[in-house]
Order: sequence, then structure tokens, then C-alpha cells
Amino acid sequence: MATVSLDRVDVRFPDGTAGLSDISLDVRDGEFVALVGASGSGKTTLLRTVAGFLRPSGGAIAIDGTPVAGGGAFVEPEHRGLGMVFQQHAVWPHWSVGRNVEYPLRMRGEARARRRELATAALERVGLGGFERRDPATLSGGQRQRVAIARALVGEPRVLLLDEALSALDEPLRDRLRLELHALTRELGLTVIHVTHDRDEALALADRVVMLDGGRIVQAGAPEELVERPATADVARFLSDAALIEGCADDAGFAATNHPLRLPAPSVSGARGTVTLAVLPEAISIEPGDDAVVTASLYGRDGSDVVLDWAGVAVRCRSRAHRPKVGDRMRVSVARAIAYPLAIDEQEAA
Ligand SMILES: Nc1ncnc2c1ncn2[C@@H]1O[C@H](COP(=O)(O)OP(=O)(O)OP(=O)(O)O)[C@@H](O)[C@H]1O
Repeated sequence: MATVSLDRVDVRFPDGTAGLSDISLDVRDGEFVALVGASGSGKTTLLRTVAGFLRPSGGAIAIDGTPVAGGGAFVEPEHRGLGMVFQQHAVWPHWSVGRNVEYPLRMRGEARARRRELATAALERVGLGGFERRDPATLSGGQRQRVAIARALVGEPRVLLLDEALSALDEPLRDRLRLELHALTRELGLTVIHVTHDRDEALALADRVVMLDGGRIVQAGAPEELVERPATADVARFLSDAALIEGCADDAGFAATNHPLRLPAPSVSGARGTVTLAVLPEAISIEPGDDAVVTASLYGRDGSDVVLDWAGVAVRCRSRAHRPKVGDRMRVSVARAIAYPLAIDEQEAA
């Protein structure tokens, strides 16, 4: 178990691209942190920088209080005490399962008998007891990923880094491995940093979700905090599929600029002035009427997942009472919404 501390970390690539800018993040001992954000937001760069595959161009990183990068320090990846699981190519195909799992121990110079003993225990832990002699080519995708997890755990890492570790798997296997991974890491009290493009996976697994945008942290907090109190309109859109509508908010309420939406003041929290209004799917209800046209309607266990074209804005909501069909016309009611100040460059573009 260990803490991971990033202090004002910058990463600039040789071509000048800023990979990370001013990242400060303290991952607590035993905490499960999920990194989310759009493609190119810097998730993998952050993970690779903690792993030691990338050197920060500014700032410092410490693992369990020991500096590993920055301020003249640089500890090579293999000496950082980390376990890593990636999406693909995680298992060497020409080695038996046992040899794959033993690899980190061999690198560390453990004696053969001890390696065997630890590899057997790690395989049992991921539900693959007795698989030591198997050829990875004879395993299912889920079993191969379990081998990768066993290999990451065998050296009793201080921190586990997961980069889209479950993304290549199909449901329901992925769901099962997600539950197992969560139980296992909690049981071992491991500190975990998990990169995923799957929002629901991040919200389900993490103690804390960190959302990145353009190499910066835009919000870090408990899953419910990001869902209920998104820091920006983009967080609301990215994590919760909020519809974003521009307009003006004042003491009288909200009036959209190019849209029929009007809301009374008590329904609008947040900023006043020229704003982007974020309307979360939970705040929208629909009934047959004339405001909007259904463009998608997918059945789900918790009601239909409905997307509507509401005067040019795509709006998403759940409908328990109705299961509308594509093309149906609906009346839309908005119970509440959050207003965010419109950025200066957005105002100029508007
Ligand atoms: N070796 C590199 N050289 C130059 N730019 C790079 C390099 N690696 C990544 N980048 C850039 O750094 C930014 C962050 O990339 P990164 O791979 O961390 O994003 P990501 O959030 O993991 O994206 P994805 O979800 O698509 O994997 C992107 O703009 C990317 O193009």
C-alpha cells in the first residue's frame, strides 16, 4: 500500500505538445482513483508518467513520500514498486501462464521455489488455480486478462496502475471481472489508479473520479459529487450526458438564446448572466405533446433511454411511463438545471 503524490506536474512531448499541465493530485493510501476524460485529455500520459515511462518536464512525483521524479530525482519504472495492467498485449504468448506470472519475480532475482509459490498463490487469487502450465493461446480473453492481473499483483506492488485493463473484454465477462477486480483490490487494500473511457465503470469502481481535459484536472471528487455537482458544463455533458443550452440567467429565471426553453428562477442554480445551462437527464420528463421529436429510444431495465431533438438541441432522458417510438412528438418538462458562466472565448464565438 502507498500514497502517490503529484505536485504541479507538466509533461511536454519532444514535438512541443503539452501532454499534462500543472497536475497536482494526492492519491491516498488504499484509494481507488479513476481517470476519465475525452480522447486526448491526458489520461494515459498521466498514468505513464506515474509509471516512469515518461519524465515530467516540470513538477515532482513521490510514491509513499519517496521522490521518484522531479527535483533531480528519477527512479526507473521497475524500481517504483508498481503493478501494471494494460488493455492489450498484456501476456507474452510464447511463455506458459506460470512463467508469465513469475516474470516480475525473476526480474527481482527471487529463487525459483519462491517464484513458483508466489505465482501459484497469485493465480489462485484471480481464480486461475492450476493454470500454471497452460499456453496463453488456449485461454479466453477474460482468462488472459486475469493472468495479466495476477502478474501485476505477484510482486505485492505498492500501487496498481490499470490502463483500460478491462476495455477489450465483452460484457458480461467485463462486468464480472470488474466486480472481481474491485473486491480483490479492496481486500488487498491496494492503491489503484485506473484509466478508463467507460464513465459508468469509473463511477462504479472509484472512491474518487478525476476528470481531465486538455492535460489539466477539471474536477476531482467522489463519483456522486461529479454527477450531482459537476464543476463545469463539460463535466456535466461528459459524465452525465447533460444537454447544454446557452442563454441568460437572472433573478427572473433562465431564457435560452436560440431555443424555446424558459425556466423560473427557483429551478436554476449556479451562475447568473450569460451562461451555459446544463440539463441533466434526471431532470427531464416527457409526455406526448409537441415540443420535441424522438430520435432514439432504447429499452433498458430502468426505463427507456430516450434522445429527442428539441428545437435543434439533442436532449437525453429516461422515461419509465412511456416507451416512445422514433418519430413520436413529446412535450418536455425541465425540473431543474445548473447554469455555468459562459467562457469569454465562447461568448465571442456566440
Ligand atoms: N509521444 C507523443 N508525442 C506527442 N504528443 C503526444 C504523444 N503521446 C500523446 N500525445 C498527445 O498528448 C495528449 C494526451 O494524450 P493521451 O494519450 O494521454 O490521452 P488519453 O486521454 O489517454 O486519450 P485516449 O482516451 O484516446 O487514450 C494528446 O493530445 C496526444 O495527442
